[in-house]
Amino acid sequence: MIELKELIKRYGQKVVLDGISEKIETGEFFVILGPSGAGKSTMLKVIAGIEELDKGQILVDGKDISHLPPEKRNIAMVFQNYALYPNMTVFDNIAFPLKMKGMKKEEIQEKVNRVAKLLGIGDILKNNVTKISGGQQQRVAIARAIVREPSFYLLDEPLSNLDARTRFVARGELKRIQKELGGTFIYVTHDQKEAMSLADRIAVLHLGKFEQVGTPMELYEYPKTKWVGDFIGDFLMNFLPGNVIGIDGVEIGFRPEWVKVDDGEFNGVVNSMESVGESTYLFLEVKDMKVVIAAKGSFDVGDEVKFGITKFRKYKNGFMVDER
Ligand SMILES: Nc1ncnc2c1ncn2[C@@H]1O[C@H](COP(=O)(O)OP(=O)(O)OP(=O)(O)O)[C@@H](O)[C@H]1O
Repeated sequence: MIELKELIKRYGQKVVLDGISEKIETGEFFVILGPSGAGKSTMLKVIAGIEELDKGQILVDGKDISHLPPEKRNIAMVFQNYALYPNMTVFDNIAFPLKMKGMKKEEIQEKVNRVAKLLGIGDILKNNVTKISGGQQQRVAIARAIVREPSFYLLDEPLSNLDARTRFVARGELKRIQKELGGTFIYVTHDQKEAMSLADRIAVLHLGKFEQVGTPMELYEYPKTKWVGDFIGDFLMNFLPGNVIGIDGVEIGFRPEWVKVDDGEFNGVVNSMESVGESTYLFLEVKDMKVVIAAKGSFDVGDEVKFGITKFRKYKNGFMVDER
């Protein structure tokens, strides 16, 4: 288990991490999600020991590693801009950290082969790394990081250099690799879709704090704040004054899917729309309010659509006030 205790990190006057505490279970795929500049990379750097904490402790299985140098922390890191050694083969790239450790040739051979097989790059081990695809390079970088069999893995947007389709495949593979390794992954991204598809749990980093930590489903179903509601999900969450459904003193928040169409107390006019899979998301003007709802069927701009809200959460001052 990795335990983060009241982590504080400042750059000059700027407080980037403002007292973060969380326990990450062994074998968990834990994703830190936040917008650009939220402090995600900083978080990984303090865990890795590349940046020093101003305050707080990091415990791994009860042992305080906060003051250990990076090389003593037994952590693998995969960065967005992974640097492979360009004049070497795939094999030599992966073998490099083991050679540095002075490991025997046969042992290196065996470990590299095993990891290469796990990542599906066993047949390109003799290729020069400059002569393989971006997706393959990515896997070599991951292989090089995991070949040392560290106790946990820090990944900083490792898939961001891949095109959309390769990224989709790579996500599935990464999840498979993580389960096979049984490793603890701390994975950083600004992409909520990626977070939702990979994570056992997501921590939403905002204003130096974990604003909410939960399973992808929990975050989608019960966003603790309006900000999380907007940040999670393919579309903004709808927020309306509660009195539109007869509840005073609160705002109500509902997902585009939490409606029934062609039936209900609201009437909207279609401003624009976007098709995603089998659903069409309709951007409606409802009196002077804007609402997005998910519908099935065909629609045109200017159509009038009737709908009712089937599920909602209540918010006061930006915070959810529903009992869970
Ligand atoms: N070495 C540094 N010195 C001073 N300020 C820094 C340093 N590194 C990062 N910062 C600042 O700290 C804040 C957090 O940066 P960080 O790179 O952790 O964000 P991030 O969430 O990873 O962003 P992105 O998604 O854009 O990579 C930013 O405002 C950044 O400008």
